[in-house]
Amino acid sequence: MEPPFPDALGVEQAPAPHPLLEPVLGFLGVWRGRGRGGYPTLDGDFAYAQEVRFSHDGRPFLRYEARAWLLDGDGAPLRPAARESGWWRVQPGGRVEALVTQPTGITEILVGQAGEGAVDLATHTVALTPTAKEVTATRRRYTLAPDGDSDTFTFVHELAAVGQPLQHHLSATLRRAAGQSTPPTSSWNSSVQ
Ligand code: HEM
Repeated sequence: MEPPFPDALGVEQAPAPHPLLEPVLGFLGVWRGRGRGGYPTLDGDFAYAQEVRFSHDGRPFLRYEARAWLLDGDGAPLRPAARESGWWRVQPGGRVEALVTQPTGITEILVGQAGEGAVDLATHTVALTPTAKEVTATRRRYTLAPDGDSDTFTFVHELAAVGQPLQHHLSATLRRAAGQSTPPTSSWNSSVQ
């Protein structure tokens, strides 16, 4: 049975977005792209692809879901990587309170600001399961492309973990997916930019 109050992936879909969502409306939808990452504790850098989805149900928060997979040197999928899901609670003035959970045993609460085509979030609290890697802080910046290109955003992620200070872990460029999302398959892995 379809839920009676479905999520909307765009401003043109019902329900109408809550007015408080105005500073984050540009991020609604399904996004796909590629990025690169690394960390001093890792052997080398890695390439990855990612799908990110932001939706809403008419209330003043976004539902957020992201899944990534590693790519080999030819851009072919290697194995599943990070997944996370959560909520961006948008407050008056574009303040954002985010809750993000990962299957690696890490849950973050981040706070920050949305406005002028960007969202900048930094850790407020991290909760770890008993076997999770030690993560003390992250910073995440989502920036819609300037010059009116509403179909591209860049993402930069800094990480303080396993005894290392806050520093670059990931950066990516994602583009708005045409139409509704489908589960990632090798057919579009090879064509994602
Ligand atoms: C697109 C998203 C991400 C990708 C593709 C990614 C990729 C990776 C890779 C490839 C590794 C090396 C270990 C392994 O092969 O699994 C790693 C390690 C790690 N990542 Fe990420 N990651 C992502 C997001 C995150 C996020 C959001 C966090 C924390 C909030 C995080 C925290 C860590 C930590 C703590 C390690 C372990 C470092 C170590 O033990 O030396 N990652 N990541």
